[in-house]
Amino acid sequence: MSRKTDRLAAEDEDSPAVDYWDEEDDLEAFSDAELGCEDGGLGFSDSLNPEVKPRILLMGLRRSGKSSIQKVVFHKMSPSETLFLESTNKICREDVSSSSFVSFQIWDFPGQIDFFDPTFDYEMIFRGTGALIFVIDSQDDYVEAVSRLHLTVTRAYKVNTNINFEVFIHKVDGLSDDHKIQKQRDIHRRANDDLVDAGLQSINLSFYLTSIYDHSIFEAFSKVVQKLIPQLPTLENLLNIFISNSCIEKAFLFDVLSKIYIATDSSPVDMSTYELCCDMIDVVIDISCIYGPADTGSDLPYDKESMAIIHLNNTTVIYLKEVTEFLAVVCFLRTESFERKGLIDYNFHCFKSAIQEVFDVRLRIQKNRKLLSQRRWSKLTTGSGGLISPH
Ligand SMILES: Nc1nc2c(ncn2[C@@H]2O[C@H](COP(=O)(O)OP(=O)(O)OP(=O)(O)O)[C@@H](O)[C@H]2O)c(=O)[nH]1
Repeated sequence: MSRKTDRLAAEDEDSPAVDYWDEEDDLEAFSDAELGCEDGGLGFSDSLNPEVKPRILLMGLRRSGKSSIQKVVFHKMSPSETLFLESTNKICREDVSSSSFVSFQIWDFPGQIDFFDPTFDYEMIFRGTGALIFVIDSQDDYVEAVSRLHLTVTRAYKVNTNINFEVFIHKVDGLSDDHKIQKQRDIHRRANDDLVDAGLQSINLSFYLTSIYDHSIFEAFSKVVQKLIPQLPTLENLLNIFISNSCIEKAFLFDVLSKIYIATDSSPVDMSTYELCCDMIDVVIDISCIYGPADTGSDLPYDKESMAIIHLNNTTVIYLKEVTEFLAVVCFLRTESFERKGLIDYNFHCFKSAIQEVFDVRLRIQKNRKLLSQRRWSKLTTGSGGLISPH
């Protein structure tokens, strides 16, 4: 069944190198060979530039599964196709921006790269990083990976104490539940002991058991991305208000294309509930792809009218509704609560307007920061003898 993957691909091709004014200096940190990735331009560390997106680094030893994770989560590649992926030999950067909430860059590092080589400006790499995902192959001997994790984390922390360190104990599909927990405990203990020995116990590592063969990789990525969304508490609050007034048991706000949930209400997340939501999104998108209007002018067969209701055989109803061009709310509720659909729809309407306001505030802030940045830039250039003008 074909799925829409073009949007990200199109972005890669269409988006020209972003013109950041410190780009030239930063580019010098890489050799030409390492800069050979498709979408080319690298934009960094202008804290005033709203177009500079938080950076998520994917690091780990060779063949640990970094590129597979990126392809499965953001390109809808089927897990079995990753068997044919070639080893990455360049740093690959990709922009992911499907809504103003989900907007970041992913940098996939080749496993064999020695980024502590003096020719690499690792300070520049870590300076603009929001999250560093370190992938450890759980089916392999992980002693070397754990020591590499320690080296990476300590170097990165020295440059930027605000990085979220996320450890994916990956390829757990081949392991029994007991074995998974045992490995997680062991890796957790070794990694934290190393940090304590180095006097860096203040560094917080988050661990996730992941596999591309189930939903665990999407769930883990959701949590990584959520930490980079400054509006998260507001979104959670809105979802709490929405569900408590509508007799809904659980609600998720999803990025439809990646199936990353960017927020949920404050009740705990049950993995099977999350899996059902992902399946429902797949059903809606796949059916729309196959039977929807042929040419809607949009890459994603998803619009204002998109909605779906599924009655499960356990008196639960799953209700999906469009929130914005790329976001959907998926709710779980009991059949008897769904009888008040009018009330739910009215509350949903209020929720949607509130989300729009959060968007608008963000856009206003971005616009103001852009203006401020431009003003500072023009002051800087006129102050330095008017060397270059960005206009
Ligand atoms: N069983 C299993 N295999 C996986 C999983 N993720 C990736 N793989 C396999 O691991 C192998 C290596 O994956 P890659 O994504 O190329 O690894 P990489 O870390 O990008 O490798 P380099 O580019 O060499 O650094 C591939 O054969 C994948 O199919 C997983 O969750 N489970």
